[in-house]
Amino acid sequence: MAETVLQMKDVDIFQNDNLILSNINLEVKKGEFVYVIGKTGSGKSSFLRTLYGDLPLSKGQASVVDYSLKKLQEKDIPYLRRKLGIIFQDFQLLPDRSVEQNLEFVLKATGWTEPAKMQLKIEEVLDKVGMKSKGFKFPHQLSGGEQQRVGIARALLNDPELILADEPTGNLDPQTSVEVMKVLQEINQTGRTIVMATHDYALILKYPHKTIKCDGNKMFEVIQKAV
Ligand SMILES: Nc1ncnc2c1ncn2[C@@H]1O[C@H](COP(=O)(O)OP(=O)(O)OP(=O)(O)O)[C@@H](O)[C@H]1O
Repeated sequence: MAETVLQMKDVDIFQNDNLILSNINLEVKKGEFVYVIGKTGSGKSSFLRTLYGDLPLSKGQASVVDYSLKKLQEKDIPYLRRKLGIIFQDFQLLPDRSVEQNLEFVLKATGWTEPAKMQLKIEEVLDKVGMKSKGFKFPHQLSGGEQQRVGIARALLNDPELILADEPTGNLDPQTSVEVMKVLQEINQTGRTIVMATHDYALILKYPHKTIKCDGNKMFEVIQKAV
């Protein structure tokens, strides 16, 4: 039986004192690709932020890659994040350094020390996203789609058990979105688990996967209609 990567039982998510999502019960198994959909403000980002320890869990039980979010302490957060790959809508690359230096920065910050091993890892992840020849470029020299490929490469650096993507195609045109989505599909096909918040219904129809909707403070699975 596939192992569980994420589990929530009776979880409530708050922003300050406001209840954003209540009574969440869900399980994601290794290798799944799961969409989280819902209107602006419905709680998608709050949900993902809870998973990477950016919003504290105040009610319910949740485990993410073997960490209990209820018991999570400040000192545990960097270790939790090493097991996660996080991809943002706005890429969040450091503008003052090249692609390779962006990746090296993350490796060093997560405990890597040997230059040869770092170089190999950087080449490996850039190759996975089709950016091997562009490691010397600076973020402003790349298109949005290329920047997001680097964002995905960065998320892969520490062989994450779970990839969390918050609107990864939100700043991209439809064609580039499909190209970035293809990269995420390939990564999923190699066995990695991905939870992706999105507004992009065209992508969901093109690449159908389990879909969980945030609506009216609830999260529930929706069955996609065949096209
Ligand atoms: N830092 C914050 N402090 C207080 N309330 C917040 C904060 N961030 C978000 N909220 C509120 O929490 C609710 C959920 O926001 P969230 O960003 O999770 O939604 P979302 O579904 O990701 O929206 P979008 O699609 O626009 O990114 C919204 O009502 C928002 O106003």
